[in-house]
Amino acid sequence: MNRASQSRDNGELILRLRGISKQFGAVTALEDIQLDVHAGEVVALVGDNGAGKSTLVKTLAGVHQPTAGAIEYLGKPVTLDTPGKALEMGIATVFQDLSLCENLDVVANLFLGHELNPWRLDEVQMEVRAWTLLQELAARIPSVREPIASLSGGQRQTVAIARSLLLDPQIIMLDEPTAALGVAQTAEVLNLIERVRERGHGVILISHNMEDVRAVADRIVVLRLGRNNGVFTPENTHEELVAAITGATENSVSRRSARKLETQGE
Ligand SMILES: Nc1ncnc2c1ncn2[C@@H]1O[C@H](COP(=O)(O)OP(=O)(O)OP(=O)(O)O)[C@@H](O)[C@H]1O
Repeated sequence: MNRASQSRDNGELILRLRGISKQFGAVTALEDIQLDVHAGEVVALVGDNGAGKSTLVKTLAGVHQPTAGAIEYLGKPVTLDTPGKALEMGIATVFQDLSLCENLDVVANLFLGHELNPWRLDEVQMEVRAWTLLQELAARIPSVREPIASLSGGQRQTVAIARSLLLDPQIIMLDEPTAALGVAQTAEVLNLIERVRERGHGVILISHNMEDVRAVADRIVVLRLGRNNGVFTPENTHEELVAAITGATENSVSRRSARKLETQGE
């Protein structure tokens, strides 16, 4: 068993954001964001274009510094100054570009930058470790000696996710992992996300696809115009989710309170 999985209890609060705001000059990308992520749960982050999802993920990945607010990691306040620090702490991100080397095989991509022995590439040990991990994840990769260039989109996504798992993070953030995938490949990636959850990692899933989100998420956090706009579960209806994303709830709520104020004034 590895380092982090030993210290991971399902349900344990790993990450807590309180009042996170981010300004880019005059633009407010995030305002007063609250977010909790527990071990062994998939939290979907959804919202319309410009809602602030990427900014929030980049803030947690150590790319952006918040303008205000606090980040608690395993109960302690932390500063995520750099991507290296976030990763070292146990927050991994699989960005949409996947950052894989097309001409290298699966094993080489999995271990790129963190070879088991920096002085000598232990090919056999790396191959065994690669196979074991991919089998644990029930990943459908024909051969770990296959170059990335010959893999499907779903298989590439699988390799990118598996690579970040080698560092055994507490949290893994997936940026639109099913975008541009066909039905079967999407199903494969969704299965993989379930395996990752079973291993006790906390997963933050950014997606525009409500079907995918409802299929795997335990909680669905809606952002709208840089603010929290409700936390939902797959039991909520599609209409409720869409209303929160588009702001229809906001309008009906504000209309309702406006009516209330009017009647109180009478
Ligand atoms: N580096 C930046 N400089 C200035 N403004 C930025 C920067 N990054 C993001 N923004 C602004 O912050 C807001 C939130 O953008 P963000 O990319 O986080 O949204 P998103 O929910 O990820 O959208 P999408 O689904 O289109 O990727 C937008 O108004 C965007 O223009």
